[in-house]
Amino acid sequence: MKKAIHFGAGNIGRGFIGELLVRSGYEVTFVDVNAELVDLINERRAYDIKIVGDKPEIIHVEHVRAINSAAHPEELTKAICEADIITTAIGPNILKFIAPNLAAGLAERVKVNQQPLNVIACENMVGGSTVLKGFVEENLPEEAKEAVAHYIGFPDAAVDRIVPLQKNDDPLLVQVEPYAEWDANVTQAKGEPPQIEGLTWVENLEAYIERKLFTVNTGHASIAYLAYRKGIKDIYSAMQDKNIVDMARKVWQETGDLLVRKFGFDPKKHEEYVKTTENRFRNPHLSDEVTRVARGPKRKLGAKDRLVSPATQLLAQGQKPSALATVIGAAFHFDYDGDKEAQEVQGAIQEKGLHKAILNYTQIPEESELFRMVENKTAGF
Ligand SMILES: NC(=O)c1ccc[n+]([C@@H]2O[C@H](COP(=O)([O-])OP(=O)(O)OC[C@H]3O[C@@H](n4cnc5c(N)ncnc54)[C@H](O)[C@@H]3O)[C@@H](O)[C@H]2O)c1
Ligand SMILES: O=P(O)(O)OC[C@@H](O)[C@@H](O)[C@H](O)[C@H](O)CO
Repeated sequence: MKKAIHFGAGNIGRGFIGELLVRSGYEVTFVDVNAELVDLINERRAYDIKIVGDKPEIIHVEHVRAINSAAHPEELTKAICEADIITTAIGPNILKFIAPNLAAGLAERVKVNQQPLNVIACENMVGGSTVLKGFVEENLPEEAKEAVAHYIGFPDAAVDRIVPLQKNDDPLLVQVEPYAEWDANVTQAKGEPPQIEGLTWVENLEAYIERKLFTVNTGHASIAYLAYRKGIKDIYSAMQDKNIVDMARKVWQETGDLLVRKFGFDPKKHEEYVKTTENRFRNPHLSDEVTRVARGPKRKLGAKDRLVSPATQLLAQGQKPSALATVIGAAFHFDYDGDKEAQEVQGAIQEKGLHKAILNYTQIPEESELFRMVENKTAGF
């Protein structure tokens, strides 16, 4: 069997990427720092996925094992030397923490294995694999840099499937929605791009990732931050609130205008894409908590992320992103005490005031019209 390494045996790891890799003939080694999860995967060497929708389906996934990278980095190095593909789904903020082990493994690999290898970060961010590549380069010994640059590709990717927090009796079971899309940038691949069922290699990844991030994730975040303000607990319930849906549609109108203008998408097809997205959020079988979708507001308020990036791009096109400014305002009110980033943002607002917090987290220039819009909307909530 071909060999795959996947960092992060969590929801997307088990519920999406791991299964596609196994289905495509790979043995999958999950790498995680959660010792219990690693032990359970190694004990069972299999797990189930439940697709929840009108036609529920169970998929049994075999040919999996796991490595605890905190306890056994040497096992990870050995696996990297033999791998045919490496993927990640750990969270954008964690990429820098896997880089030292990944760099050590790649430095060893290029000495013993001259086959090309691709490392694909499947995170909700623009240019995730490129960011990981930067962290890996910082950790590589000087003598390995040239060979790693030659043999190891870091194709950026867009990954789309809603996998909520899991509350199942079986700790390995993952409940997922039926929809799934995974695209990666073929121009950044080394060697023959690995053929994986469900993975589409594309040349214009920027269009795919921005379409996904600025529709699915911008809409999701908008709904979650507005719902949190109203005390609504899950996305399905939020979708029963007319005012929230109206605002989400205004946001989609703004990001749709941007995407159609920027990438030349057919407006009718984009409208269909938005409708499909809205229907996915209405899946009554999927219980997705508002606090999961809203998680990490510091990251989500970042200049390159789903709220501020489309807003600044629209402003540069001479548009007024008023709905986006409203949901950015709502995000500044996400004070959930179970979220460290939310607490950090709230602490900054209390300590330094709203003006400085907006400036610090969004990086929107103080003199810009967008800054004034966001400040007014935030204060007005
Ligand atoms: N859940 C979704 O609907 C969804 C959909 C598309 C993309 N994503 C993206 O996928 C990524 C993962 O999200 P998730 O929902 O699966 O999160 P998750 O918390 O379920 O999974 C993350 C996993 O990474 C592990 N991890 C943490 N630090 C690690 C380290 N240093 N080394 C190895 N493993 C480590 C955790 O233990 C956990 O098992 C995020 O970037 C998210 O934005 C999520
Ligand atoms: O994972 P995050 O925190 O970037 O975003 C939360 C959700 O919007 C996200 O996980 C979606 O469920 C997913 O991106 C759908 O493909």
